[in-house]
Amino acid sequence: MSSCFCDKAIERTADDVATNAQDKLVQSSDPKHPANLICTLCKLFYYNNWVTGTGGGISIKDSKSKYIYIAPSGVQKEQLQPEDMFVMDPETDAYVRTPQKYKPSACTPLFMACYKRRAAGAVIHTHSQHAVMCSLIFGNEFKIANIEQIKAIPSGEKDPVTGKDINLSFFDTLAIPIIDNTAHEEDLVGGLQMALHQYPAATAVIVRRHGIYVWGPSVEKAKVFNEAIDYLMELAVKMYQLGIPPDCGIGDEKKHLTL
Ligand SMILES: CSCCC(=O)C(=O)COP(=O)(O)O
Ligand SMILES: [Zn+2]
Repeated sequence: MSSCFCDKAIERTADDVATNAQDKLVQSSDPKHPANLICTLCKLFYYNNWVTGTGGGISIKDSKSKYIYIAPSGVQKEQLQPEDMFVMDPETDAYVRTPQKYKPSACTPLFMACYKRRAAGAVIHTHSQHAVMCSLIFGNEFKIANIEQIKAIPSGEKDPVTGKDINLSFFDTLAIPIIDNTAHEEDLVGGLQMALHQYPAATAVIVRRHGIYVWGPSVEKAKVFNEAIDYLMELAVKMYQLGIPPDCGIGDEKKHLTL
């Protein structure tokens, strides 16, 4: 009798240790900890109309542990709490933290493709209406040129001396692939992988009638790229409405203006 009581106590303690270890992965007073930052950024994205109605989200790779933080699926992203996060070890593709009441985001295979093929530090997925509009207007590629904001986007080239990324110049053209949507988010992975292969310099892929995936080497850079690209997509739609091709040469806009 007493030994049975004792075994149960040991079992409970082992479970508690495992639960505590999992919970420690999402408990931090540091606002930059991935579990905290996902919550903060999803609120910010919600108020930009990027992740409303449960759509979209963000995943962050912890720069110290290299673990990947993923939000649950089908939840209101602006109401996320750190304890809602899934945590994956990219070495084994196994979850090291799984909140019982949720499934991981359906975007997980797409996030993983960006981590593995692009050494991303964070991946943002939004349902931006600017991305959707561009995907309706343009074919398999979104191009925009000679606009100051493209200087925020990497060119794919590296400085031979410092090894740092070189951004596009004002006189360059930004090209972002557009892939077709699928019935289920996870089925987008084939199209995304093909686009990553065809566009080695791309830091984003637009999904037709759906939204956009944007990644970067750090969460700070992914955030900047997403903001700059969203600005450029919004501008491109306005240019198109006036008859100006977003990739037209400097001075050529007057030839196209339909006003
Ligand atoms: C109405 S959202 C449909 C699913 C989707 O496109 C998306 O981005 C959200 O997926 P999640 O599994 O992270 O909720
Ligand atoms: Zn989506």
